[in-house]
Amino acid sequence: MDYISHLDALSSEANANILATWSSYSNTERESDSLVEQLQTTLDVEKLLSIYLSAIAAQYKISSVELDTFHGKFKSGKRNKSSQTMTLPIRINDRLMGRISYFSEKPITDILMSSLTSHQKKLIYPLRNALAFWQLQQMALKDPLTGIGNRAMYDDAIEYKVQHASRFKETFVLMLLDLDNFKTVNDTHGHLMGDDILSGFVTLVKDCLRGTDQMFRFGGDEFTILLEKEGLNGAHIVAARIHHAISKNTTFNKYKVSTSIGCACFNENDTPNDLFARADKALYAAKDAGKNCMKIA
Ligand SMILES: Nc1nc2c(ncn2[C@@H]2O[C@H](COP(=O)(O)OP(=O)(O)OP(=O)(O)O)[C@@H](O)[C@H]2O)c(=O)[nH]1
Repeated sequence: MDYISHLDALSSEANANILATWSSYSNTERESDSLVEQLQTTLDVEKLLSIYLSAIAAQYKISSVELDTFHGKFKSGKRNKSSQTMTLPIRINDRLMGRISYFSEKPITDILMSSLTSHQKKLIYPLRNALAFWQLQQMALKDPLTGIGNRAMYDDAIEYKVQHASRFKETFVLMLLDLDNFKTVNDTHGHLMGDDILSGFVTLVKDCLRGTDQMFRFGGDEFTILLEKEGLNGAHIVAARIHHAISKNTTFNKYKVSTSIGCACFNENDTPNDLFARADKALYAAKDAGKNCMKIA
């Protein structure tokens, strides 16, 4: 055999080996590798769950998965009334990260449980990274004292709200709230008492809002509220509710703290700054009018 023929023979032997290896690489393994690759494409917890659910839904008749962690709950899919539930823990190095509940249209058997336990292993590390990222995002966007969104979250929310309202010809109201006489609490009773007043104020105001409204701490003792799909009538009702709740609250009465409110209703073509400037002007007017009242601009 000459040198070239020898090389040809070696090459066809190598190709045959590759083909043999490839065909022994089963469909299941290919799917499994593809799931791992897909799970590495996002740090969004809900997207991860959705990718994971797509991979297991058809094979195991799973209609929904719900993740319960110490930091929050997330879910993907819709569970049917007839679904059977199975919950598996998620552990990394024996540390419990949370639990995933699977809602299945099939009876829960030992075989199903062991298949899902094995699939779930692929989710663990991408999920750990996504949860860490989610926690960082929460820290960056939430006010640690009161637990509501901070100024950065307000900036994002108002930008979205203005675009949404312009596109769908909707209306909404921006309310600015500033505590009255709050400095005296800090100066006389200390910052810890001041902190309690701030947290208590948020709890009290949130009880006066709908679940679809949003409240943010803008800074210091100043707060913003976005009243969903509301006009100025709605703003009057909400402001009256807040003032009434404060007037009935023993702590706020004891420390003589109330709130001034400035409101502005979104007009077509308003930018976030236009709307804020009007609400701010109204807030100044409320302070000038003797505090503890609401003004509109
Ligand atoms: N305890 C506490 N105080 C804060 C915090 N952030 C800002 N403050 C205080 O909030 C006060 C805000 O000042 P002002 O708005 O002028 O006080 P005010 O007495 O409510 O004034 P008026 O609005 O005119 O009634 C200052 O004393 C700040 O030190 C906080 O996180 N905790």
